[in-house]
Amino acid sequence: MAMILSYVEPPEDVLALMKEHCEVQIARPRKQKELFYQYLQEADGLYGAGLKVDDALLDQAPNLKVVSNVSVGYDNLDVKAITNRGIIATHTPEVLIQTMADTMIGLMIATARRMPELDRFVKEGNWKKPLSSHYFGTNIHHKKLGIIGMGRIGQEVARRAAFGFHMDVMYHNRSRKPEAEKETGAVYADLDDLLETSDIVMVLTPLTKETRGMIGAEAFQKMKRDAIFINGGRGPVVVEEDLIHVLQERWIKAAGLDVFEKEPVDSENPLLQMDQVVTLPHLGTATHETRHAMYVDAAKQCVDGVLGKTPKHVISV
Ligand SMILES: NC(=O)C1=CN([C@@H]2O[C@H](COP(=O)(O)OP(=O)(O)OC[C@H]3O[C@@H](n4cnc5c(N)ncnc54)[C@H](OP(=O)(O)O)[C@@H]3O)[C@@H](O)[C@H]2O)C=CC1
Ligand SMILES: O=CC(=O)O
Repeated sequence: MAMILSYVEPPEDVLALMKEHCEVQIARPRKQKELFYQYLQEADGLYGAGLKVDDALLDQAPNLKVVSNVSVGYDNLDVKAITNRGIIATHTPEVLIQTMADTMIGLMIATARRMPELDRFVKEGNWKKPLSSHYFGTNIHHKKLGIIGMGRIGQEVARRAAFGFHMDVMYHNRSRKPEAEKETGAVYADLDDLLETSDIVMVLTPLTKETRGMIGAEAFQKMKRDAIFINGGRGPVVVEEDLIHVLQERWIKAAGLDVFEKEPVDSENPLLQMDQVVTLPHLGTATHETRHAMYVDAAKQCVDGVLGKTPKHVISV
């Protein structure tokens, strides 16, 4: 019987789904290193999220047929190394779009309206009189949102922004999205133009060789002094040191971050000390419903790959 090695703890029903077709073993690559590599020698499928899968790991996995990521982002996978060995890589792009778009809108509003800061203000007993203008936030409705990475999630954010909040949407990709332009009125812009004119700059690109460090001091310098910066893509798309500097120097107004250069973030990271920064623990898709749907989607694809069928969302190089 084929075997799937899971390095995450799937919900019971998802485990049962996989076990209908295969043997499933669960082992953590760090906590149970020896056991993990023992199972890896036999595994036909590898299931989980975030593990670096490269030649070094694949050398230990001679039977592998499929690597199934429980996420849409696959910067943890060396897709070339995987596919060169005739192994299929899969991910879960569809089931999380709506939740992730909700998160981005929530983060944008929380940052612009200073909600976490003012939540602390109330809970710490500081609300003794009507709120002074010192604590006022910034509108997001009717503002200009610049989306860098207008893919599945970016387009869903654009819909919410345009139809829900009357925002003007600008976007930057390497390629244009004529249908999204038509539907939401989004305007294509080169990166500099987007940075210079957006009230809110939102990053939703994958982490690739090209996007790593794409937003650094030079990019921040181009933004408006009252711009709000939101990152929901991946931490290393941004040069975090530069972001810290521009926030300290008040080159931009505020930032909302769901992703960081190092996760979990270090407790001494200066971003955690800044009132104008909203920090989330990479919770973009973290609802019960969506995480469950991701587990199911990835499990089905892992089973398909192991059984020699073509999974729904195969990643190509
Ligand atoms: N915070 C969280 O919890 C989550 C984070 N994510 C992150 O969001 C990312 C996007 O997901 P999704 O929308 O499904 O992905 P898509 O692939 O649908 O969209 C990504 C977009 O980024 C653009 N892009 C890629 N490279 C570049 C580049 N060098 N310069 C400019 N634009 C670029 C692509 O356009 P083009 O190819 O034309 O350039 C594409 O439109 C994921 O890869 C993941 O990293 C996703 C889910 C949850
Ligand atoms: O970060 C989450 C993902 O699905 O990618």
